[in-house]
Amino acid sequence: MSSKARIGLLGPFPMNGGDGTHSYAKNSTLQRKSADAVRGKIGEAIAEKLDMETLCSGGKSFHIADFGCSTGPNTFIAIQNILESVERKFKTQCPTSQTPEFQAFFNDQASNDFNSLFTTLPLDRQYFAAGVPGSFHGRLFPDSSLHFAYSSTALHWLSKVPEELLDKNSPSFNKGRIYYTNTLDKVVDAYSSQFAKDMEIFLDARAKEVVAGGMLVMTMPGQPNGIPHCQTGLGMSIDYLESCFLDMVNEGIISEAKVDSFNLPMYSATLEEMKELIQRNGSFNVEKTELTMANGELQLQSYSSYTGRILQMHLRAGMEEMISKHFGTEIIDDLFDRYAMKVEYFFHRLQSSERKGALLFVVLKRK
Ligand SMILES: C[S@@+](CC[C@H](N)C(=O)[O-])C[C@H]1O[C@@H](n2cnc3c(N)ncnc32)[C@H](O)[C@@H]1O
Ligand SMILES: [Mg+2]
Repeated sequence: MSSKARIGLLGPFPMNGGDGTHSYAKNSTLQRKSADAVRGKIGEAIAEKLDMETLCSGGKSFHIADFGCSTGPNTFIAIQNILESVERKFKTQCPTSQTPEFQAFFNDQASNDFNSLFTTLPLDRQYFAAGVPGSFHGRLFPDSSLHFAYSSTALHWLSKVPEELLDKNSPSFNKGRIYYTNTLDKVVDAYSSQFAKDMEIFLDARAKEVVAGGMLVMTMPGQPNGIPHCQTGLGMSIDYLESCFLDMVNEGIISEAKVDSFNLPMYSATLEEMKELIQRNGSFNVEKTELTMANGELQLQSYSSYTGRILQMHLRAGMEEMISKHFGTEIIDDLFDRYAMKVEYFFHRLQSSERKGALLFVVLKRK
């Protein structure tokens, strides 16, 4: 197998840049709904738990970092919310001190469209902005230099596809599948242990970078207990994509081997998995962990107002780059047209299932 065919060992694959029809900037309202669902909770966490002691003693600037920010506007909305919440707390707790200056760091892979991010920064922002390129699966900041670390719908992206999925002789070989929703338990295990390794590295790095008393807030797609992977909103959406690939194999447009060697590097963890990883790391106190909208309210709302085409546009904005690297750009329009039709055809299933999916929401405080 050529190294190019080994999708998991390549990367990173950025979201679509710019502000065109297929850009992430124009196709990220579903992710925004996730952020909206927890915005109030982040404000509450800051009000109740953020340590103001060092800040009140004056003169310090407050450093916020968004890990996996992509392009705007979601990241700008999130930073603004954090900033306003911190400022509010500061004004009540340290009324005699001068409000700190804010520095926002926007992190994503170096291939992210930072130019678009910078040119769309809100003009009336009350913070200094800087881009920080590189994988969050590793160190990005000096020791104890961040007061607030944030990440939304990014940590479910794995650093790579687990290698055994590509090995024909492994019991985890993911034949005819692109994900772990409808496949062998061994494949699910391989995904889950890759996620564990990645989170361990992420938490280790953030533990060094976040000051004592500083916060780490993470939001990402989660897996409710006792519900098959294929019944979550994300699982279903990917299953339709997989089924489009298989239709294209049957029609001789792409080869079966290409589908075999393609696997999406994403994983939705359960709350228990996440808690265990945080505990194993040991550097953070858990202030809050929850699986919000476990009944699927969020997704139901979204799906009822989103047509197949809009869902297709979201998936395309996030996956076009990765899919075209593996299968070639020539299949992209065909693939996503099929996808839109399939989602519209099965729309009732997306709408009628009661347990669409869930969002993991975690608030940690550095010990
Ligand atoms: C779905 S977007 C979410 C963007 C934004 N946080 C939001 O909520 O709209 C996921 C982002 O995570 C980034 N990402 C994935 N893996 C990453 C890594 N290892 N290091 C840094 N960024 C990463 C991707 O490049 C992408 O921009
Ligand atoms: Mg495969």
